[in-house]
Amino acid sequence: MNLPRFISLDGIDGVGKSTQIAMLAERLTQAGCDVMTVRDPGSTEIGARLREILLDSDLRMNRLTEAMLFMASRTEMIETILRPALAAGKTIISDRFLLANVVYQSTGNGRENGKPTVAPETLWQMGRIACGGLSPDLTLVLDMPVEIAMARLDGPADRMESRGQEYMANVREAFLRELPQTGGRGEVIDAQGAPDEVAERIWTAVTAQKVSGLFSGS
Ligand SMILES: Nc1ncnc2c1ncn2[C@@H]1O[C@H](COP(=O)(O)OP(=O)(O)O)[C@@H](O)[C@H]1O
Ligand SMILES: Cc1cn([C@H]2C[C@H](O)[C@@H](COP(=O)(O)OP(=O)(O)O)O2)c(=O)[nH]c1=O
Repeated sequence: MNLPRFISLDGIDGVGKSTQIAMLAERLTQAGCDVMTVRDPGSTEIGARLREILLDSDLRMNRLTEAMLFMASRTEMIETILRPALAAGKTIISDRFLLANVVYQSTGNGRENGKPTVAPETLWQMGRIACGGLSPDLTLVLDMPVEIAMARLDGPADRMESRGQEYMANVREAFLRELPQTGGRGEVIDAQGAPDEVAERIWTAVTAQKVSGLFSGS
C-alpha cells in the first residue's frame, strides 16, 4: 500500500483532531509505519515557548506579528524534527500545519476597527519561505458545525478561542476555501458521529490511492 508519509489534520478548535491523531497513529503503526506525531505550534523548545505567547489570552498582538510567530515555530519544527524524521523513513502526523496559519491569521474577528487582516495569498507566500517548500502529502480538514465543536471545548478559552463563534464560523469557511492550496492532496472529513466512525472515514482517505492520470484505473 502506498501510504502518505506526511499527514496533517486540521480544522476548527474542538473538532476532534487530537482524538483522531491518536487513533490514526495506532492504525498506521499496525500497518507497519514508524509513526511520529507532532503539534503545530509546539514540539520543539522554541515552539513550546512561542505557543505560550501565541495562546496567552491576556496578550494583544498585531495580526502580522502573530502570523510570523506561528511561521517561526513551524520553521523550527521542520528543520530540527520533520526533515530528519522524514529522511529516516518515519511517517509524520501533524496536529495542524501551514493551512491553519493561512486560515486563522487571514480571518477577521470584527474587532480590528477596519484594519485589514493578512491576505491569504501573503500567508501562503510567507509559508513557502518558512516551510522551505515542505508541504503535507495529505491534509485532512475535520469539519463540523461550529456550535457543536465549541460546546466540546473545556477549560479557559485561549487567545484564538476567545475570538468567539462568529470568528470560528469564518475560520471554518476559510478552511474549506483554502484547502486546495496546500500543495498536496486535501480531503474534508465529516467529523460528526462517534470517534470510531470518524476514524473509519479518515482511514478511507489515508488509504485512498491517488489517481495519477486521466485514464488510470480504467
Ligand atoms: N467523535 C467525538 N464525539 C464526541 N466527543 C468527541 C469526539 N471526538 C473528540 N471528542 C471530545 O471532544 C473534545 C475535543 O476533542 P479533541 O480531540 O481534543 O479536539 P481538537 O484537538 O480538535 O481540539 C474532547 O473532550 C474529546 O474527548
Ligand atoms: C498552527 C496554527 C494554529 N493557530 C491556532 C489554532 C488554535 O486556536 C490554536 C492552537 O491550536 P491547537 O493546538 O489546536 O490548540 P488546542 O490545545 O486547544 O487543541 O492556535 C493559528 O492561529 N495559527 C497557526 O498557524
